[in-house]
Amino acid sequence: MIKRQKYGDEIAKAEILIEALPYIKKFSGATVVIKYGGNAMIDCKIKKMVMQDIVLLKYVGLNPVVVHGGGPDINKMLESLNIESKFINGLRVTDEKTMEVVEMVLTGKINKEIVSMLNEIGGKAIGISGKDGKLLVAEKDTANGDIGFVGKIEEVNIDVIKMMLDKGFIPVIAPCAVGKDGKTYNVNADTAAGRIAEALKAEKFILLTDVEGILSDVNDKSSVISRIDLDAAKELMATEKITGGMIPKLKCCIQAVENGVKRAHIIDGRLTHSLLLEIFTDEGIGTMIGKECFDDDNL
Ligand SMILES: NC(=[NH2+])NCCC[C@H](N)C(=O)O
Repeated sequence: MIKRQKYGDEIAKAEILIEALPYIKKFSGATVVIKYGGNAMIDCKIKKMVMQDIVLLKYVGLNPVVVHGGGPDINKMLESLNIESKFINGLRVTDEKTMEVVEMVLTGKINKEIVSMLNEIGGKAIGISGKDGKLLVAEKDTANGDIGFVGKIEEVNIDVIKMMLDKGFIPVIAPCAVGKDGKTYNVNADTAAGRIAEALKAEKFILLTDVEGILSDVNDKSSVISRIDLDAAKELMATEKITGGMIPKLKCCIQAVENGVKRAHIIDGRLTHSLLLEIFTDEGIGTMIGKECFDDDNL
């Protein structure tokens, strides 16, 4: 007993590790596709922690695959080049010049920054874009009229990712796609991540967002729905409880789970170590979506 008091804090830490043990076992060798974006990409401290989490995942035997968004860098660069940004229904009108800048920033700056950070922490990361190995093949998305080089993903070729995973690397993917016409297309990073997770038949598709998760009461941030099955998620989708930016995110998750991803998770990237908390604790911290849910299927 004396021992327990004296080492209480240390024992609590060990208990955290023990809570993680079943998940480390369960997810050993599993592929986890992480969409990295939002505030977790902007705040320097959080950024570093996300990178640490990813490297830790790798070292404990999971296979993280990172798909990143654009963040504020694209706007900044366009501004500094005096290229005006126009949006239609939240989508950037992407002419050839804009596309060039988008690709430059995504693949040349953001992608390489992430790769460097992961490598610095001790991971082995390789950065590619959806053009490499024809990972993402797109067609012009005309759902909102002709808004230029905005692509709809038509094909996903995961050979290049498999090759990297086989050799122990962490793939880091910029959401640029090659068009069937040979041109470069800008694709939505959430959608790209979801489609890659499907093609990999990933164990998990995790969206790092700037919200707590899916809320059962939009006005109450503490009302996070912890787990939800596919049918209930689809029902929820049709209600006004799902609003704004959450609509495409939940859609993406539903599609991923329908197409073979075991679990999709919407978690708060503003929270430190949210990835580890979601994956290695029983309760998690965000919303988990699965085909069936499951109060007792943790293990
Ligand atoms: N939001 C939740 N209820 N998450 C539960 C996560 C359970 C477990 N750690 C897993 O990753 O499968």
